[in-house]
Amino acid sequence: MTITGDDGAVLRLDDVHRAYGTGPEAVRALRGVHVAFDRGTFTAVMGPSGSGKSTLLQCAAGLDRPDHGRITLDGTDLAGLTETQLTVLRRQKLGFVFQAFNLVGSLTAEQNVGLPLRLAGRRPDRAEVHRALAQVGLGERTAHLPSQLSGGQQQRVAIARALITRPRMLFADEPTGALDSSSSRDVLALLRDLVDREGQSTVMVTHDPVAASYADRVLFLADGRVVDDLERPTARQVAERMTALETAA
Ligand SMILES: Nc1ncnc2c1ncn2[C@@H]1O[C@H](COP(=O)(O)OP(=O)(O)OP(=O)(O)O)[C@@H](O)[C@H]1O
Repeated sequence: MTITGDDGAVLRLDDVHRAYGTGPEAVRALRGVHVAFDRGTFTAVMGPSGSGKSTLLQCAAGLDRPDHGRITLDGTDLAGLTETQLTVLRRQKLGFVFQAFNLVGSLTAEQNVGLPLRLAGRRPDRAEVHRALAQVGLGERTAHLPSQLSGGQQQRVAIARALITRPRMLFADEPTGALDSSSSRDVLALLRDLVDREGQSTVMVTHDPVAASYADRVLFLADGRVVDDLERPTARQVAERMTALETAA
């Protein structure tokens, strides 16, 4: 485990490469990504289909290992960790939110939110779980099953579940991809609020320029590289940049 200096970045990727397959058929999904995610900031990752967004998220979250380069979380070099250590790090330090919510259908909102604590060998503290649900505006819905909640409410339960371990980084992969525009706005406003109020460091992959405009910063990937980095852009600026990248692709 290598400890590097504390420079304000919670997560850092240095010259990260990842290819699928070998030889002339290999697909080079990431080709030298350099990026640092600062503590307490909200970053959106955009790019044309196949540009490497999911691969970047998977590598950054320790779900996949790069072929080359370095990924450090809180100064810990992920390459130095065994699979078991990586699993523990993910459980303790990272939170995940997915497009399809991924809640357990037979468990209530309260039980779903308590799940990461159970996985970590802790008995969930009811007050703590209720606080997490109240934080996402669902204090009244603790006993509901996912099927008794709207899509937006289910995503908010998933966010409460991701935050219960107080992760160093929250990864959101298309968190509004399955929601209507009104529920999407609620979920994005919630993510924004968690960054502003709690200092929750967040990285979100999205195809939606409106969603990206909630972030502090938008990274654009093309052909496995970061090709642009905009601070607090409007949805229109994001859409224009995306159109230019898609036309060039
Ligand atoms: N397991 C895999 N095996 C082979 N090729 C893969 C694999 N996963 C991804 N790829 C390829 O790597 C490249 C980057 O894929 P990735 O899923 O990271 O892109 P993306 O930007 O997330 O795309 P999308 O927006 O369509 O989800 C693509 O060319 C893809 O086909």
